[in-house]
Amino acid sequence: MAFSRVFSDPPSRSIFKKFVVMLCSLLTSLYFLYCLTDRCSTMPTPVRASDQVMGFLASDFQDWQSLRRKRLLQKMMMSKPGYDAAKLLASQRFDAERDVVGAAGALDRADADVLRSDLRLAGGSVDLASLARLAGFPAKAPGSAGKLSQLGEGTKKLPQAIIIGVKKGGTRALLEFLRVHPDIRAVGAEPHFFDRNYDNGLDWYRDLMPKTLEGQITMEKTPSYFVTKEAPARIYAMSPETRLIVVVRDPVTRAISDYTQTLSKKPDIPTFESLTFKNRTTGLIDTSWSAVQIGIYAKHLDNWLQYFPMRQILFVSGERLISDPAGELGRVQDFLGLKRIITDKHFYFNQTKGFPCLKKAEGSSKPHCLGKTKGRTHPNIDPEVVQRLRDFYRPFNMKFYQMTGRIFGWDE
Ligand SMILES: Nc1ncnc2c1ncn2[C@@H]1O[C@H](COP(=O)(O)OS(=O)(=O)O)[C@@H](OP(=O)(O)O)[C@H]1O
Repeated sequence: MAFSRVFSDPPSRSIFKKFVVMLCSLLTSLYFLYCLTDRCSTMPTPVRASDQVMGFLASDFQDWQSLRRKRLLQKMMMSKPGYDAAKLLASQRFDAERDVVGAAGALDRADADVLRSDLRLAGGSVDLASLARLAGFPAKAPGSAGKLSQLGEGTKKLPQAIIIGVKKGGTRALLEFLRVHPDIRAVGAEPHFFDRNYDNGLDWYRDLMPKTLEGQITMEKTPSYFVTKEAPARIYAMSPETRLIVVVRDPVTRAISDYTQTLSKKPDIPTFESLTFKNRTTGLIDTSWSAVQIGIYAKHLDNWLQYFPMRQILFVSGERLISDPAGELGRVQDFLGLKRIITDKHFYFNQTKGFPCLKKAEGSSKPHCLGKTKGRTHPNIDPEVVQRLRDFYRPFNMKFYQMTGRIFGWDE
């Protein structure tokens, strides 16, 4: 047969073999070219390690960026005082900045503008529900408790240090300055746990706290604790190791500051002069008026010393906190066993405000002064009344200097 003849012919068989091999390689090359242009899906594409890396970068870079943005937002929200407000907002108890600011018992009205500016710092707006959504926090069912913190790092702990007083002493300034320290995490709002909210229990209290990592100190400030009879025993019951900080200020200016705050809310109250005395003619001071009562520091301190040793209580001078914030902050950092990170470099004196301000607030690159309710103009008080009050406080101040071992200079 011709066919068998062809195949039996050795030279033409070899040519045929070569032809088949060439055809096969041509077809294979064409197929690979086809696959390399990504049109081949049924066959596996040749995979190189670099392709895998590039593939990850290309497909996940955007996801990673948005994840990073979310993480940053979560971190930011949980590190700001506004976060507490965010929790309250998210739990549907408050739905507007106005309510956050005025939330009786949860936020101190006096700190309202500080919180307001903090809220702005946290997101450029006070729409914390949107912020929370952006940060990837789960949407809340109406009435459900805020769970924003659960996505953060660390765990919530009961405070190891508390600023317990005194009202109008400069407690907000101290807390805001301390927050700059990387090893301090503090709740912005005043929890009022050991006076008004004790029945809510320690779990409620702990839940208000920001999450902390190992080595970080959890803090809060509620200035009314200092004059609350039950507070020392309650804090001791939580932990006898709790470190206590009291910002004290000349009791006379403190009383006037306290009065100024009340006056700003209730413009119809009687004059400072008339409230100071039980009987103006006899000159008997009304020690039941809280503005006067709070300034008898020695008496309140006695109450604390029934539970805590002096070495566990630090007294910060409200006056020095204004004239030398870094110096006072240095003492506080030492007391808390922290590295002195907050120094002169963190402050500048704002001439318009008349107070020291932070060059950079925590979590921000912008300068930050306390709000309008801090550093109010005091009304002029009859100098005779001021002198009468000075005379009244002198023996208590002396006793207080003796107890604390520090001369605060209010009677010079
Ligand atoms: N840096 C800085 N900026 C603004 N204000 C400062 C600062 N440092 C201390 N102070 C003084 O703090 C006073 C308010 O004290 P508190 O924050 O403890 O008040 S409150 O009890 O929380 O309402 C407040 O009292 P008034 O001046 O009477 O408003 C301030 O004098």
